Amino acid sequence: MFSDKVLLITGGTGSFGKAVLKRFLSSDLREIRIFSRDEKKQDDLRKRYPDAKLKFYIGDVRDSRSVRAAMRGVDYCFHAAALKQVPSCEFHPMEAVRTNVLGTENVLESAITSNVKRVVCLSTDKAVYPINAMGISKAMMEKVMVAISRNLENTVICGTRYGNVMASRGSVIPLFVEQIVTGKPITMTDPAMTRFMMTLDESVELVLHAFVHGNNGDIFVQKAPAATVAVLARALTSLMGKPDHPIVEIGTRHGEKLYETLLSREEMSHAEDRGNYYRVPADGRDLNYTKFVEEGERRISSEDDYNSHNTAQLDEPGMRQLLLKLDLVQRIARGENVVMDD
Ligand SMILES: O=c1ccn([C@@H]2O[C@H](COP(=O)(O)OP(=O)(O)O[C@H]3O[C@H](CO)[C@@H](O)[C@H](O)[C@H]3O)[C@@H](O)[C@H]2O)c(=O)[nH]1
Repeated sequence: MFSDKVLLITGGTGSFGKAVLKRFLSSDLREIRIFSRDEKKQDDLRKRYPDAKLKFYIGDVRDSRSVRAAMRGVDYCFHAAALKQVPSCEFHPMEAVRTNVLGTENVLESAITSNVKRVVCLSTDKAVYPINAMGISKAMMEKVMVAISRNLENTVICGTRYGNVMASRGSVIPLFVEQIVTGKPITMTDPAMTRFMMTLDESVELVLHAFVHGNNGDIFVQKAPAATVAVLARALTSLMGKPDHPIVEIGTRHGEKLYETLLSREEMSHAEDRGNYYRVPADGRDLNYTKFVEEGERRISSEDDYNSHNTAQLDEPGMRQLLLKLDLVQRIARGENVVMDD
């Protein structure tokens, strides 16, 4: 698939980068470059995967020099570097702008200059109808991606959006598991709140789908089921043999939405249904006001957005089945002692 090419993963020491590594270290890629700020995490990865194919670059997407150095000779790039924490971006919005918006501009400009063939940018459902700084910065990242991708000859730049990655570091599943294991009450924000449920492997699949099928400016999303926090909590307590574990309701946190949206109504009106995925092509109209009016979109008023309230809803057995796909939950089911920050 990659025939002797060089792949760069920005933010490559995160969980997405690690999942790509696990999967493609033995592929026909000639080199996999991991670009990140984190020396310690790079060192851990180097020890864990002592493979000459793996190359490490210390740098920050905010610093175009470091990006340029890592981009030289690259064929493909997965751009995963980002500030992703909703609360911290809320308090430091300009940091989100510097990494998520300006950093993306650096990565893309550098990829174009270096004649990189394909770039896939990773975004999030929080970028659609955004209400928090993290989502707003990711929405701007997408706009930068679409604008830069116009009229390119040698480089294809496209994007993916995904929802919550189940059991990712700091997310609700490891938190609830820890609360159950340590006998503390489960802290539930709002039992009716829904989130799309995706596994890490599915997020890698989505990026690969975009990598293979993307045209300039396309955004891909995966169709995914969703669950309420109440269903998630019940599925976990029953899987862990603690169906009566206490739950306290703590209320919605900073910048949090009742449900997430993967595609806006406007995007749904021209999205291409590809079975498991939707593809949203970039708006090909040029910046000509008359044309914008003459060729206006008519389907928008009849479409619904695609969100975690109107997608397929998991019931408790369905949620349990999905949870059992997770390494963390499988280890619990085997009666192993789970270490939370794995
Ligand atoms: O103590 C808690 C923590 C979370 N939740 C709920 O669980 C769901 C998922 O929460 P979480 O796993 O924290 O995910 P999100 O808040 O949706 O977003 C997280 O996941 C995103 C991507 O996966 C990151 O970008 C964000 O920074 C991070 O906050 C939400 O409905 C929360 O309200 C609770 O009920 N109790």
